[in-house]
Amino acid sequence: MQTARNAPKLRLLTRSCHRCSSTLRTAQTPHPALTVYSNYLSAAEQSLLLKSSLRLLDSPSRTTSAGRKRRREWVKANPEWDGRGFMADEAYAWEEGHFDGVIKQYREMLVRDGMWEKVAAGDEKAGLAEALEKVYSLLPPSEPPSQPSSSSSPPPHLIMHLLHLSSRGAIYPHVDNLEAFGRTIVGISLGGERIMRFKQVSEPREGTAKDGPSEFEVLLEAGSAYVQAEPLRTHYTHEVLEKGEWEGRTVGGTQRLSIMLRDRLPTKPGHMQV
Ligand SMILES: O=C(O)CCC(=O)C(=O)O
Ligand SMILES: [Fe+2]
Repeated sequence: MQTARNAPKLRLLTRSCHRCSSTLRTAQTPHPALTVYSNYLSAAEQSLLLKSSLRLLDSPSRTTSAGRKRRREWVKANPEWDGRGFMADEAYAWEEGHFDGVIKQYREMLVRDGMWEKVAAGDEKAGLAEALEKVYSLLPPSEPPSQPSSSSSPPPHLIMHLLHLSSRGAIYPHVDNLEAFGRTIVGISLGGERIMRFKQVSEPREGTAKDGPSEFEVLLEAGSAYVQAEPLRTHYTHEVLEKGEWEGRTVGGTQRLSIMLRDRLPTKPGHMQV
């Protein structure tokens, strides 16, 4: 078995992005169908996206009054909290497990048209729109090209989810719903680092295979972005470990928030599915 842990230290390559002016650092990944961009987002972009994502997840329509009370009480009991980043695990009402047992200790939501604009303060709107545009540009554009209905909303051909894992949260091996989503999966990592593991579970059709190991791991650092394409999307499971070992150190066990983007299948509209 070849894993990223056994591979030589990740080498950082430099590559320029077609839609953004900045230069991206691409970490050499163990599989040609997985691209990982280290430091895809600046510290300011990460903090704005994290703050806005938490506001969406904490909005009254997503939370119960008991949950909001719990948060208020935690803030009162922790006056040293600077209002940035995550609160402690106990301040949130976590879902214990997904209906299909694929995920534990999490909060998630589908981000719909117009939602980002509602949570951004006036002076944050332009920065948020710019950071989100950078995120959307990681997926191939729609065919034919379409205009997003507002500056920050996901373009109509993309489905966007937020996924917040508690310190004990984890995602077990799964293949994303093949009937609900297209063939490219993008993940933006905010907050705590985690390890993602891929394992091959079926054989790609002849001619579509890309050489690569049948099992490997990658480190998902804060501010990084990954793009998984075929054959990983269909023929490999992926999982996000609660804790793991990476180059001799323990990684995980802290809260992480991912912004997930998938392309819509042209025939069937997507639905909420992890
Ligand atoms: O959080 C991630 O990066 C992966 C999430 C995932 O696998 C899913 O939502 O299906
Ligand atoms: Fe997934």
